[in-house]
Amino acid sequence: MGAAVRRRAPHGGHPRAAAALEARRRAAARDAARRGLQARSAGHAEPDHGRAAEGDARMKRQTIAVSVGCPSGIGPEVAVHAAANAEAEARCVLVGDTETLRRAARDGKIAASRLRVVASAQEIEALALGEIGVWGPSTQLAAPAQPGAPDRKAGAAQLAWVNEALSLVQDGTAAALVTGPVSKLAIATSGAPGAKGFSGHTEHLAARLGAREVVMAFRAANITTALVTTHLPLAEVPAAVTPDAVATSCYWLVRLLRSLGMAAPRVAVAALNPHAGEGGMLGIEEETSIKPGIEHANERLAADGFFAQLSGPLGAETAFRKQAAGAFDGVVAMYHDQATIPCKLVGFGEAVNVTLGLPVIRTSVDHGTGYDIAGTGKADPRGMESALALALTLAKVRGRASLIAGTS
Ligand SMILES: NC(=O)c1ccc[n+]([C@@H]2O[C@H](COP(=O)([O-])OP(=O)(O)OC[C@H]3O[C@@H](n4cnc5c(N)ncnc54)[C@H](O)[C@@H]3O)[C@@H](O)[C@H]2O)c1
Ligand SMILES: N[C@H](C(=O)O)[C@H](O)COP(=O)(O)O
Repeated sequence: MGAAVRRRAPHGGHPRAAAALEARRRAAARDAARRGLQARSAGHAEPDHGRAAEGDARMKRQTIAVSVGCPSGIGPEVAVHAAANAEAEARCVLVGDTETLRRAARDGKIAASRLRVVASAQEIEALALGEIGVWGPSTQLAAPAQPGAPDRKAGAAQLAWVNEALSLVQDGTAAALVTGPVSKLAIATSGAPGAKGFSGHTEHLAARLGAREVVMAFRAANITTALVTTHLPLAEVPAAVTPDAVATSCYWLVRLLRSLGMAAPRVAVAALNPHAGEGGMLGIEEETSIKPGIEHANERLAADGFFAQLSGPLGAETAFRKQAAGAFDGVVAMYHDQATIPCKLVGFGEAVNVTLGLPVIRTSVDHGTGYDIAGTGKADPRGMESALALALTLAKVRGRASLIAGTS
């Protein structure tokens, strides 16, 4: 196996997720790509222009724009690694500080020749198999970023990279947006236009794209979940769990599951309160919001000709346990940690965050900036690889029929 395409052994300490079908599919595609690269190079996978077969493959590839996240975090290193290991059908263009990405490649023992600075759609199109695009027009840092030592001054650049990568999708250069982990605080306090109050990509992209409905969802090996509320103080959650919000999450989760090949998805809708409210003794939102929300969702799905089985409200512990055992294809969760704890417990590092309802495809890693391990080589790139793989899958589906994206 060529050094440049060899996957790092999983480092100690990080939990290895169970092998999922999707992971096997990705591995098979990667292996095919590697075989091609190996045939061309005994050492580093040097790009090789001019081969007819590669030319064909190049034409069929989808471009994925990747904003790399906080330059002092693990985003740049996992982005470079994942792009180096990307499926043969994906052409990755990293949007971030060029020097930071070069350092990440050096530290990760990825041949410098694989990074190619590109500045136009044509140059992206011309990327050879094995090359990683670096978007030249990306906002650059005034001073090098220190791994593990975030500088709030980089907040404006982090937001700019998200917007620049989004522009590549909006103008049709890229098929999907994948985002690396940002520091919400650094962005929110950066003073950059549009940064004030930044609470996450989900809310930012919804506002920037004027999306009427937006739903945060996660997909791990055997957990797929959509959230009714996102980045909200817990005390504000009950009021935000409205019938409409419940219906919207149910609806978009069904559309995601359908886009992943499930014609009649089985979805559990979690309760908000312990033991699903215990007949009203432990809370009333199950009766006042969640049951009406399920009814609205059923009406909307039926109107669109989509079949799904929605069950609930079910105690959240039961809903997730049964999904992990295969009884459900998805769970609608009422608040952030109700969804992220089970999801990250079974799939941390490999789960993917996907935003539903946007007019563009957007996926993300499930992890944060990992400042404690940035620059040490311990960051696991599998989350970014999974985010790229899901973006690619959804981009292909979207090519056939617009299943997960809404209209602005
Ligand atoms: N998509 C995003 O932009 C995103 C997602 C989650 C958190 N965040 C932000 O990241 C910052 C830090 O958040 P946090 O500390 O709660 O979570 P975190 O995920 O950054 O770190 C939690 C722990 O997991 C480890 N870890 C994270 N990713 C890893 C990887 N790929 N391989 C190995 N170990 C990994 C870290 O080293 C740390 O010990 C916050 O500002 C948060 O808002 C951003
Ligand atoms: N809720 C996400 C998580 O726990 O992984 C994270 O905060 C990122 O959210 P955005 O995709 O909205 O930035």
